[in-house]
Amino acid sequence: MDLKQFVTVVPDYPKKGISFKDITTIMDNGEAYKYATDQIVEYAKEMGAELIVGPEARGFIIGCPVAYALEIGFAPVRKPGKLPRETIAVNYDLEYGVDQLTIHKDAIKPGQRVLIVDDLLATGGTVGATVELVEKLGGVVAGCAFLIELTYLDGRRKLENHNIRSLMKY
Ligand SMILES: O=P(O)(O)OC[C@H]1O[C@H](OP(=O)(O)OP(=O)(O)O)[C@H](O)[C@@H]1O
Ligand SMILES: Nc1ncnc2[nH]cnc12
Repeated sequence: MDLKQFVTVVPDYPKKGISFKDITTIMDNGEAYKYATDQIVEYAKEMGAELIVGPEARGFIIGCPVAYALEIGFAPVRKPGKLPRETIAVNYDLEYGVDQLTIHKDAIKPGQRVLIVDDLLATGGTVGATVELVEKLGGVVAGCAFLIELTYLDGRRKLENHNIRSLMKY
C-alpha cells in the first residue's frame, strides 16, 4: 500500500515555513491505519520489543495499537504535570518550540527491551529525549519506529547507534 497518499501535507502550519504532515487522514481510513500499524508490529517483533513507549499525543495513536497487537505493555511519555505519580524529566527542542517530557519512574523494568514509537521524526528532539528517559530508567532501546521521517531535518543524527524504521520519508 502507498501510505503517502493518505498523508495530508498542510503548508504553513502551525507557523509560516512549516510543512505539516497530517496523519489524521491515515487514522480515519481503517485499512491504511491497520496497514501502518502492522508494519510497525513486524518491526517490533524483529527488534524483540517487550514494551512500547510513545510520546504524547500522536505517539499514543500509533504506539497503543502496536502494543495491543503484540499483547505487550505501553508506557506513555507526557508533558510535565500530566502523570500522577513520581516521574523523571528531560528537556528537549522541537522543530517549533522547546518543552519537557516525563515518564513514570516505575514504567520500565531494568533491562527491558523498549520500542519507541511516534508518528513523525523531525529534528529528533522528542525521540532523543524519550531515549534518554528510557535509558535513565535502565531500559534498552531496541529500536525507534515512525510513520514519517523528515530527512531534511536530519533527526537521525540524534539517534546515532539506534535502530530506526520510518515507513515514509519526505
Ligand atoms: O522530531 P521533533 O522535532 O521532536 O518533532 C516530532 C514530534 O513533534 C510532534 O509532536 P508535538 O510535540 O507537536 O506534540 P503532539 O503529538 O501532542 O501534537 C510529533 O508528533 C513528534 O512527537
Ligand atoms: N512538519 C511536521 N509535521 C507534523 N508534525 C510535526 N512535528 C514536528 N514537525 C512536524
